[in-house]
Amino acid sequence: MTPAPVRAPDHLTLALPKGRILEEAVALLSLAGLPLTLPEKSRALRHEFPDVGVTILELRNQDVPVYVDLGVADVGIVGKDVLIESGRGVYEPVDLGFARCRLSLIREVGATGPLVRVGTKYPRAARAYLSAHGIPAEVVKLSGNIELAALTGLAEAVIDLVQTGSTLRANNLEEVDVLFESSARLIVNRAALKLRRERLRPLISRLRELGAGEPDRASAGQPQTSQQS
Ligand SMILES: Nc1ncnc2c1ncn2[C@@H]1O[C@H](COP(=O)(O)OP(=O)(O)OP(=O)(O)O)[C@@H](O)[C@H]1O
Ligand SMILES: O=P(O)(O)OC[C@H]1O[C@H](OP(=O)(O)OP(=O)(O)O)[C@H](O)[C@@H]1O
Repeated sequence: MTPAPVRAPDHLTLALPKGRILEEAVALLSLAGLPLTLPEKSRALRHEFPDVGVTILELRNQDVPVYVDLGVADVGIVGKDVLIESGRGVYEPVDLGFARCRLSLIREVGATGPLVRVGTKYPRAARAYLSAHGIPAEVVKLSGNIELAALTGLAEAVIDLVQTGSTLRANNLEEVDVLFESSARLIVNRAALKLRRERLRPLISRLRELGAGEPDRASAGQPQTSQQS
């Protein structure tokens, strides 16, 4: 195995997800004192910014928490939904206030009857929710266009993200319950926080000023349901 490269204590490795979070994350980091840009069309997965002392790793959302938890990246930006689903206990100092949405239980409008199968991209959160409500449904892990499962009879309900509600309206679906609210979070490796504190402390402070501030401690951690709160 190739040994991990030794990085200078003033160098930062950032784990950022491609997709809808990337552009706003880079813009926010630039406002916070790290002048970064990403090439528009490139297959490169690792972007070096020697003048800023930063490396960006471009990842799938679901992989951001593990890169930060295992210390390959010092810092990451990821949705609270993905962070909860990862089960990783990384330090989460800033609610960045964008990519706001909620994870909800969704059914066809007017549907009644027991839940036998529930389709979702979030099996951990789904199992926690169903178990807290004493619902013995099977959780079916899906990868995208989750709402189709409720439309086709694959499942009696789905657990998926809602933002504007337009996907629900376009498919005759309704929100039955909200598991939790989500927004983009800054996450930090705990060892890096000590080793690279000269760079991380000012970054965290500036992002707190720019974003929504510290995460609500009551909603941090495990999935909650609107019925519990
Ligand atoms: N409709 C939405 N409105 C606002 N925020 C959203 C919406 N959908 C998802 N998000 C948030 O943005 C994050 C990234 O979403 P995105 O659509 O880029 O990833 P994805 O396609 O679900 O994931 P991947 O491609 O990595 O499997 C989600 O984890 C969630 O926190
Ligand atoms: O309430 P709305 O504003 O309609 O947003 C909700 C939709 O956005 C996300 O899907 P996305 O577009 O990321 O596609 P995906 O299902 O492939 O993840 C989510 O999975 C919902 O389907």
